Amino acid sequence: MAALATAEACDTNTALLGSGDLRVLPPIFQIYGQRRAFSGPIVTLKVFEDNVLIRQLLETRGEGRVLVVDGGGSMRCALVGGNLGQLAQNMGWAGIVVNGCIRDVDEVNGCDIGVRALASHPVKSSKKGIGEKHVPINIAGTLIREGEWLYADSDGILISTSELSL
Ligand SMILES: O=C([O-])CC(=O)C(=O)O
Repeated sequence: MAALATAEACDTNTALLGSGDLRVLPPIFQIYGQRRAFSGPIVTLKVFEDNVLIRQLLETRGEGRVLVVDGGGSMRCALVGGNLGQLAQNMGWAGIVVNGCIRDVDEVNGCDIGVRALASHPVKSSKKGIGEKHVPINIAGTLIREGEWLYADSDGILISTSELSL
């Protein structure tokens, strides 16, 4: 299946860009994982330096969805590592976008999912289970709601209110 190219989508959907129904995440993310291009309906999660709820969601069937985690941009620990990357792959998630850090980069890069994160950090997160699932989140000024669509490739990451056609 051909992936939707984000640059082409921006060229052909200027009205949606203008109305805000199509948004571009600021270019602050590093590219990890086997899939350089991925897309799917969004599942949202808001946490801070605690990844228990990330594991809970990744333990459910992904069905081609993308988990978007607002980790508050923390640079003090990693929210996703090799185990969660493997879990996401096994459960059929298309990808994970983390406004925060990941670790076990070599393992994550071997997983058949797409991953975006701000950076890598060797320290694990806390395990208290605090956070909010399926709530609207704001990543670097971009509002993201559960059920919206995410399109990522080498050029960037798009958030769309509805599914885009190729
Ligand atoms: O368990 C964690 O905190 C994250 C991690 O290292 C992994 O997913 O392997």
